[in-house]
Amino acid sequence: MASAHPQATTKLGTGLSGVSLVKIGAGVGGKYGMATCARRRLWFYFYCAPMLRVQDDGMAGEPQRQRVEIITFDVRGGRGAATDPFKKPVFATPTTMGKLSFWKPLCSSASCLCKSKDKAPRDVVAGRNQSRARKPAALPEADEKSEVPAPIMTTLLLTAVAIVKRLGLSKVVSVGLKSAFPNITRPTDAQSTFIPAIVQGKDLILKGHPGSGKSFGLILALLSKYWTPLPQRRRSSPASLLLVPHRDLAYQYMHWIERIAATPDGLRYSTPVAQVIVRGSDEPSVHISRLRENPSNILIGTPQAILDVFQEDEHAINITNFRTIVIDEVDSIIDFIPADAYKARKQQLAAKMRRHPSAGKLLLDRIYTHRVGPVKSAIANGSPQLVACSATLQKGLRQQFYQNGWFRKGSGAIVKVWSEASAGKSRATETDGACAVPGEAVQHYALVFSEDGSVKDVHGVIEPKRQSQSDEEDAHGGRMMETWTDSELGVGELPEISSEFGERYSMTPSPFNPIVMEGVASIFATEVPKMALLVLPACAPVQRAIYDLRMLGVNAFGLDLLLSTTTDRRGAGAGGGGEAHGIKEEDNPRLLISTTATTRGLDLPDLSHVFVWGVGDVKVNTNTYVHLAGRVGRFRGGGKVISLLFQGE
Ligand SMILES: Nc1ncnc2c1ncn2[C@@H]1O[C@H](COP(=O)(O)OP(=O)(O)OP(=O)(O)O)[C@@H](O)[C@H]1O
Repeated sequence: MASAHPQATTKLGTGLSGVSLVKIGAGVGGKYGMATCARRRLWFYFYCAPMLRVQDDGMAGEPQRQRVEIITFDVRGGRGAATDPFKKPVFATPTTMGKLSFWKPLCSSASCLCKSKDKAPRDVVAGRNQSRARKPAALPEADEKSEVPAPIMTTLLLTAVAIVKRLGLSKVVSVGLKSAFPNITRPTDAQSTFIPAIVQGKDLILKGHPGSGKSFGLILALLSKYWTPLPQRRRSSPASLLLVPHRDLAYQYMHWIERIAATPDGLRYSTPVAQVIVRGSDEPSVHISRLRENPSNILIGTPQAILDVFQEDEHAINITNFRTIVIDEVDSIIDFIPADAYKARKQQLAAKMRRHPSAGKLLLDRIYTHRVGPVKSAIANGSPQLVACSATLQKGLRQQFYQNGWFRKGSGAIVKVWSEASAGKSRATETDGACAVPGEAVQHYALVFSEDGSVKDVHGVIEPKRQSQSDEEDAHGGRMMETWTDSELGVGELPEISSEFGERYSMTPSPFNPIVMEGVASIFATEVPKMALLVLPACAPVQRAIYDLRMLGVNAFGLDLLLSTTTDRRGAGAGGGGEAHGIKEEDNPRLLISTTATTRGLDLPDLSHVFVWGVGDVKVNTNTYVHLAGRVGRFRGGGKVISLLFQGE
């Protein structure tokens, strides 16, 4: 059968007494396709998915056999089409699907259904009064914009494999998860507690070790609650808001969502799954027009960027439509008074917070006016569910949530999930049904560089391999003596530094200590297999650091997921191996440069080393260190965290 549909690529079988089977494309977790019965002029749209064993924990196991769901069928010609889905799925292997015996009963049932519903003219169903030679109507032409032949393809996605009882994940999310992240087969112990709580609409405080799957679980829960690929009634405003501290984390979430809710090529959901609102991407007016034209299910943004939108147009986002508010890395979004601070310090901080409330606080006060204000009870209970999450959720911050009236009142109103198991260990065992997070231990070093070029690990925990490197350094007066010339480096050829900057930097002294820079360069050269991260203090000039490191021969880049996801969206991230969030995999190891303000929560699976520069700075406190160090030792294994200090700091 010659197909008019652009996606109809492979003909699987034909001539089975008029039944032609045309594969259309790969969908979420399986294949969807179309079969036509020329004689009866029937079109079947089916979804064909591997059967996934549903485990006790509700996650999908390994595929067993194939399940075919006839989603819908049409009778073509005459006065239009009759459509009615079969109630039960049928099971088949690809071989049986190619046999007439499989299609025959379906054709008969389809004809009966049409007759009983009397939706199609008799002659069309039976084909008696029609010319037998008449061919089935051509497949619908794809409209250039939607590329969706009717809402059928989206229906196909919805009816994919059934899994997931206990976690409360929706079918489509389970299937999307299995397809996009095949390595993720079980929830962690924390996920198996907090995902159901979110799905059930409870307020939640979530604290867990970096890399223990909090963010990933949050997105599964939000998608399960608010995303359906079926055409929906047009939303007036997004149903959920996910607040993040910086734009790269917003893009990381978006990247995960795009992978889980991936549409087959050319399809587009009638309602966008998510929209990102961060500063530095588009103007507020652009965000507003997107919100007006076709609001997404999930809004992801930084508090300041969302406030910018409100400032431009107060009605751009209808906050009464929000059903769930999630705040990731909450302690960097909401200011709080540490519970153990001295009284005078507490008063000082309280005064500061009154004078300059954080964007996060202003936004939450606006959303939770009902809980905050004098009118409580019924309205308050109707206000959106609130989920606060961080690896370092301190007592003072939790108190702040209660004091500000953002959380629901009443005992047992808040679910608290504490997962203190490190990414390298899990309290859960395999038999718990929860995932034991594999991982080697993370090694921590604090290297002190001196004016004379010597370097010491303050704990004296230097590995034998690194010891020999130190020996080599000593032989050269304590420093790697290798030097590079500008022409060998070809700084101008590297993408991120414009010649204007290059020229300027070459004329001005660097704010970075050259001895420490060289130390980073030599450790990077000898130890890093794929990717390392250098975290600078919040206000440090990243571009200058990139320039300095490139002058030392390091393949250095700014960590910018916005840039990498927009230029290359083929990233694999967790479970997919290889690339993460569109950061291209390449043979040459790379050193990503970020600041303490833009590093929290990021998941970079290829990362083996984190260099932290600025631990001497008071701003890198214990909590910040936990977050920075937490970029390694996640699900993917161990890693090294190397704090860089200069003597006297
Ligand atoms: N159940 C699971 N099984 C295997 N891998 C998982 C599972 N859940 C999440 N992951 C993977 O673990 C990695 C870390 O997840 P995530 O970023 O959600 O951790 P986190 O706890 O939010 O970390 P942080 O505190 O740094 O934000 C990701 O690559 C994610 O895909």
